[in-house]
Amino acid sequence: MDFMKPETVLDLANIRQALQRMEDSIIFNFIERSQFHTCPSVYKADVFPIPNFQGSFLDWLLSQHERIQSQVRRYEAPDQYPFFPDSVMPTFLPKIDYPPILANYAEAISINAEIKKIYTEAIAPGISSGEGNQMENLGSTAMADIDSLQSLSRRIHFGMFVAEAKFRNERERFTKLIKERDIKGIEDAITNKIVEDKILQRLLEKGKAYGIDPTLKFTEHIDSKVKPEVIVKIYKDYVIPLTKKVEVDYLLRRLDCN
Ligand SMILES: C=C(O[C@@H]1C=C(C(=O)O)C=C[C@H]1O)C(=O)O
Repeated sequence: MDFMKPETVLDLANIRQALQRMEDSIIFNFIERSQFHTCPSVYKADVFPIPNFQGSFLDWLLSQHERIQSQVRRYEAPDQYPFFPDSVMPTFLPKIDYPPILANYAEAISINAEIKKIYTEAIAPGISSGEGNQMENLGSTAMADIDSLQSLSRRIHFGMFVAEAKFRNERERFTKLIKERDIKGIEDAITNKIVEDKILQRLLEKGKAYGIDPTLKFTEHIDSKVKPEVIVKIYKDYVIPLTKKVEVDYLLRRLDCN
């Protein structure tokens, strides 16, 4: 997505194409995470004596990553939202002047705390290869979690581009719904069941194709690294509802700015 060209970014077909491409990153990140057990010690606070840090091993490693990634402008990109905004550092690279696309309150719409809670409590256990801590894999497990979390965050917060595109396409309709604070009306207006069903069907096929070693495809040893049905359920129960929550939250404030 070329964020220097607002007109292409706000073309709903282009946005949906970008969301479709993100499916691959998310599925492959889940496949990487599926090599490891649940590793609850990664998510529990204060399990390890981390110097000058209160929180979980994952929170520490993720905040350290965001500290480094922010210095190469990751969080200046309009589609990136940090899980630990306080870790964001200034960059030494030249500033990129992205043209304004989203409303100026976009950063306030971030739901990364909710995404991390759902991921650690429901998604990670569902894609893990077994129960328990593999102490030798703590770092690798947390790294796979970070890749999964960052790809999920980008996909879900892309809902703001969807919302902005829909608002501009039907300004009068959404202005009326927003003025009336008709949340159900906004939810219905942004929902496209046909698109959602197509996404879930495609994920099932991608899960079958990506998660299975092709050389085992015609043997009785076929085993999918992450069950395709699990990927579909994660999107159905979490990814799509959270994307729509971002769309609604973004739209509810849209009349605050022109
Ligand atoms: C993202 C969109 O908005 C909604 C959310 C979707 C999703 O999260 O996959 C799909 C369709 C819509 O219900 C869209 O219209 O493409």
